[in-house]
Amino acid sequence: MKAVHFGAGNIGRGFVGVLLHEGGYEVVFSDVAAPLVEALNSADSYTVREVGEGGEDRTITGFRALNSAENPEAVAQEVAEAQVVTTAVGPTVLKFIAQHIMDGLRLRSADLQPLQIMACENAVGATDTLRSEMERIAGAQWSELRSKAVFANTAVDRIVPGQPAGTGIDVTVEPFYEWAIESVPFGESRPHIPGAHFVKDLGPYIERKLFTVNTGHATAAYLGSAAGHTTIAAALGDQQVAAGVQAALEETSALLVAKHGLSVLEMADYRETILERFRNPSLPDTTTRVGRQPLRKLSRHERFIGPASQAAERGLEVAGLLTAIGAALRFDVPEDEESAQLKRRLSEVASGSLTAADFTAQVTGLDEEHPLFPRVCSTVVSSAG
Ligand SMILES: NC(=O)c1ccc[n+]([C@@H]2O[C@H](COP(=O)([O-])OP(=O)(O)OC[C@H]3O[C@@H](n4cnc5c(N)ncnc54)[C@H](O)[C@@H]3O)[C@@H](O)[C@H]2O)c1
Ligand SMILES: O=P(O)(O)OC[C@@H](O)[C@@H](O)[C@H](O)[C@H](O)CO
Repeated sequence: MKAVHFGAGNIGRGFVGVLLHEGGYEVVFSDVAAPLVEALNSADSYTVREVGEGGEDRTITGFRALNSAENPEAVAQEVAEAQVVTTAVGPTVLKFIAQHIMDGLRLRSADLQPLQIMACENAVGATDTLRSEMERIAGAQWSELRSKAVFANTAVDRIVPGQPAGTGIDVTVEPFYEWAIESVPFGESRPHIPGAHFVKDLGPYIERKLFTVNTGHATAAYLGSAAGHTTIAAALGDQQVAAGVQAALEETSALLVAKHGLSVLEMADYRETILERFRNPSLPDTTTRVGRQPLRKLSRHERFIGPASQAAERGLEVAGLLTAIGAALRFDVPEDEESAQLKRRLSEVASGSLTAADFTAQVTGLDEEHPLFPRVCSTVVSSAG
């Protein structure tokens, strides 16, 4: 069995690749970083080092790598013959991956079982986004190609920090992991991934994950960074930051309880487990990594505006989330392109060349009529001033 995995970065090598390997797949990594592709091809194995309580070292073998920028034809050929395709490249990169998968489907024999495609990104409906991009590229050809693939959304959870320079292709990760996959699209022929669990309705899983793990993580990163902390563990050690994270998460939990019928107690346990994971002193995770791409994180269906908008629609509390949004607006990391762009646009608000309302609409995608809009707009005004 063969799986083609796009994105041989932290979560690709440290999680998705591991579970595919343990499921018996040969993993063909596809990436655009030439040194990484070379390093993978010159090694027979790499080590995934789980740090923290209960952690073990795992040795991963049975992989190869291809450079999709230099050798797209070879990537298409691998896709044509594979059973599974996964991605972990970042939601904004999916549109580039779509072309490679389409090229593979064109070469794929109609006699093979449909290719099983799963995007493993932090976003609601990432696989749907990938499929839409593929449909757009295929145009009229889609009707003849669509039967060659099945698409399932997933929710992946494991904290994999940036890896220090000089550690090669080995990856340091936390021991915890969870991979929930929509079951219905596969019928009786699910991919063989014993480490994952298949669920009928992914909605509650992805929202619980994104609006708790990722909302809490990003809140710790933005409040922590504003307080001068460089690591997530240190940020959580700061009582004011911890209180800010707690406040935001109590609000997202209230939404998840109201929307998905999750129990209050279950959510309290889930939050506690997550905070314990964030505090893992052996995990060298930084506020810069966790806060990366603040414009993406402030967009309409993401970890702040997503839950805050739904909470506001239900008349639930959002003050903690607004504080986190304020800190996100002030996230100042010059080497992060989105942070630099955010800073430039906020300075336009300060100088009066952009209105706070236009800024709010453009960055968050909220409608002016939405009940959350005026509150985010005031947060923008205070952050710009
Ligand atoms: N790191 C985590 O803790 C974690 C956990 C769960 C989900 N995720 C999600 O997984 C995705 C990847 O995150 P990451 O932390 O591994 O990032 P990363 O930067 O470590 O890895 C991304 C990889 O994608 C490659 N890439 C970029 N453009 C590409 C292209 N056009 N074709 C092929 N490869 C390309 C990069 O070279 C890089 O190796 C994101 O959506 C992230 O939200 C990350
Ligand atoms: O990957 P991002 O930028 O969407 O979010 C940063 C972190 O919160 C994220 O990578 C977590 O470590 C991960 O989602 C844990 O499962």
